[in-house]
Amino acid sequence: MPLGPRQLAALAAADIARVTVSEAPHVVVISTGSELVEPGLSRSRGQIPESNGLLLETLVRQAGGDVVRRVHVDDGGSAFRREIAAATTGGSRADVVITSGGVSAGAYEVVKTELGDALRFSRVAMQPGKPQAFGVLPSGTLVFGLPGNPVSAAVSFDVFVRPALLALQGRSDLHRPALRLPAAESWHTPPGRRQYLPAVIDRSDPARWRVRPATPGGSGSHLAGALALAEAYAVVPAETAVVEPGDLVEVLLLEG
Ligand SMILES: Nc1nc2c(c(=O)[nH]1)N[C@H]1C(S)=C(S)[C@@H](COP(=O)(O)OP(=O)(O)OC[C@H]3O[C@@H](n4cnc5c(N)ncnc54)[C@H](O)[C@@H]3O)O[C@H]1N2
Ligand code: MOO
Repeated sequence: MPLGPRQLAALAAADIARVTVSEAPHVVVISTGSELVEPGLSRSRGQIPESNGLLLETLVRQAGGDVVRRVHVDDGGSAFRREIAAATTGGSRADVVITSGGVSAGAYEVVKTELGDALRFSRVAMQPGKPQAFGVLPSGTLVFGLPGNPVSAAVSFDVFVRPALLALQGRSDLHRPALRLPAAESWHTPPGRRQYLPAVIDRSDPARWRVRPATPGGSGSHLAGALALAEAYAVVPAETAVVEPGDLVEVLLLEG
């Protein structure tokens, strides 16, 4: 259990001045993609602001991890290799490396090219977050290769990385708090894949909260704006094709 204000006060009230705590896992976040530019810097055609690094750093911190390095690298391979070497050797060895992008089937897939033999690349029946990579390097470092689309990276973090970071800290409550709420409106879901839809909770009737998509017009995995509005993910089973108003939907509550 994390020690928040109530737990610390209870310890103090019981006259306990010293407690043993688990060490925060050391995490390196590597965003991949030659098209990425730090936010605020000038861009040319085909370049986009780098947002996954900030997303993942903040999510790691919320999950109790310590981000010891956050960097973005191009698709060329040498910078990526250098970062992996630094994260897996010497005193700065990381417990966990999280990469984003470069795991699918495009022309430039630096994670796949460089760590193809060390990681397992899978297609998971979820949307977003289909292409995933995971493996343990000889140093013992866990590597999570998340897809590059911003919503895909955020959802993949929650499904695969967050429970691992919590388990590394000895936590047993590995999952987000979940509710079942009726849908406030209808939406379509991807066939054959479990949907994680950025969602908001409609509290207009305090006795009957309802869930609705955070943004109208579907669940594009590139829609970073939907993430900003979301306070939850609505989770819809792969077998469901359409959610109808009133259907009970599983809702994972997000923080911050
Ligand atoms: N032939 C196939 N192509 C794709 C498939 C497939 O199954 N077969 N799956 C698609 C799906 S689904 C996803 S998700 C993406 C994921 O691919 P990658 O992990 O290789 O991601 P990238 O191509 O590197 O990036 C996708 C998209 O996201 C933007 N991006 C990447 N990193 C960042 C960042 N740090 N900040 C902001 N935006 C980022 C990137 O520019 C691309 O637009 O693959 C599909 N293709
Ligand atoms: O799985 Mo991708 O993450 O649908 O966009």
